[in-house]
Amino acid sequence: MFSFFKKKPKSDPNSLPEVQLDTPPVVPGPALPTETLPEVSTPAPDIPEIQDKPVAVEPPLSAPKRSWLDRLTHKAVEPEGPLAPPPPPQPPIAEPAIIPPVVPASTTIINAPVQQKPAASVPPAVSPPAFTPALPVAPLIVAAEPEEFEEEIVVPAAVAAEQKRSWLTRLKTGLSKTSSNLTTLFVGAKINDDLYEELESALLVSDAGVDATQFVLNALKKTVKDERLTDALQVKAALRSILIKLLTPLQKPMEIGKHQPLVMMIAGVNGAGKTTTIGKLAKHLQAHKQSVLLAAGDTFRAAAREQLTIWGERNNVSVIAQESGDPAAVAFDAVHSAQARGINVVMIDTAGRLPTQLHLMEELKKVKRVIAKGMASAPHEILLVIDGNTGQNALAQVKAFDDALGLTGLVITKLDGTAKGGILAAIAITRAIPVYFIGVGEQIEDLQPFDATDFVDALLR
Ligand SMILES: Nc1nc2c(ncn2[C@@H]2O[C@H](COP(=O)(O)OP(=O)(O)OP(=O)(O)O)[C@@H](O)[C@H]2O)c(=O)[nH]1
Repeated sequence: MFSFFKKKPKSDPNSLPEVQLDTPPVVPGPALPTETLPEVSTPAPDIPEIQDKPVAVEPPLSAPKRSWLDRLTHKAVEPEGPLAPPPPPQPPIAEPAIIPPVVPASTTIINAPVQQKPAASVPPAVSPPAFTPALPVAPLIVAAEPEEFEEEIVVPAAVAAEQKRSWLTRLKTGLSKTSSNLTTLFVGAKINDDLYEELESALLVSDAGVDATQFVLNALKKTVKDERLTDALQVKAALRSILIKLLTPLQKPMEIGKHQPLVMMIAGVNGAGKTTTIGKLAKHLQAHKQSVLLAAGDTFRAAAREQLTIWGERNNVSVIAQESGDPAAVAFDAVHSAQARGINVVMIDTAGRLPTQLHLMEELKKVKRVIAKGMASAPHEILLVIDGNTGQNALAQVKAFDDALGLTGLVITKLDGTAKGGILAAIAITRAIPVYFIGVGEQIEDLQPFDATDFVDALLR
């Protein structure tokens, strides 16, 4: 079912869009670019607010037991930083040696500085004692040396199976509103025009859209004819195959460890679930031994900043924020701070906006440009978070944000509260941007990577 994860080919034609490898981070960070200088060093409030509570960004050095996902992605290269032995306990004060050179006075670092050395000075990795993670771990591919892909990581089958079962149960429950129309169709049905009409209605109601619906119906009729199917359950099985084939191009793993830091920008309309997704992803990334820094790029709403801060506290990660500052400056600060501190992943939240608010879309483009001034190859991932309830309007969002920013991936949230899960089929046929994650609830473990087969099986159970 997840066989494509099993061996990452050395040159995979289906791999994510190739991105330029990073140049080594410069420490201390380079001078701010001319364009951003005024924004970054704008009227500095009094003193950068650095809460001095000692917080270790990393989860305990004992790495989680290899999850089923690690097994699928083969041996993960242990990132140097996170596996370093723990630094000696630090006094509970901010580390001026690390933070001040890269954080302008107008920037706030929420949470304590990361107790972590830059990767270059980290001693060789040690084998951590194993423990069973409380959460299933997202299948993020960790970049590795080619020869290391040959090794197979053995995961305790019981742990892997239990995690998988737990997710499938949540997925089925979450998608129940979407699946209810489809599942009843085939019970005692005859293969005739009525069945096709009911299927057409069910697909349209699920917001699969006219094109995807037509595609599925045509393919199904052809299969029924070519294979001379006579039983409704055979037709259901044929529908399953067609849907899996349609959705599989959306299934791509997110790759981590290739860039230092990996810079992710997260965009979307208001209330789509951006901040929640960032919080959940931070947890998943930590489970993959990635250190994380969050940037509160929603500088319009204080509540958004606070929400991100709460997620930061929950996950013990630092949050870079400014009070009513420029989102581009916050993003720039975050990238340089991560470079200087050897953080593995930076996630930049942005304020919600409609694609029709052209000045706000321009602002988003500026954020992207300024990030690239801080790190030439960044942002490496530009994710659009979509509320699954949005239905067909999600297509307009995908097109508009993709045209403006060049999206690298999607996250579709709230599939638990909607009968419109067919939107994935519409996306697949209109603009097949990888769906990295789907959300079927508000718990951290309710956000998991998209798997076409699991998704279709949850729809057609
Ligand atoms: N049921 C359900 N709720 C979700 C899911 N993901 C997020 N939410 C909820 O959606 C609401 C909005 O989420 P936020 O993360 O604040 O959305 P946002 O895009 O950051 O919002 P703005 O900052 O206003 O643009 C919150 O109440 C979340 O708990 C999901 O997968 N399922």
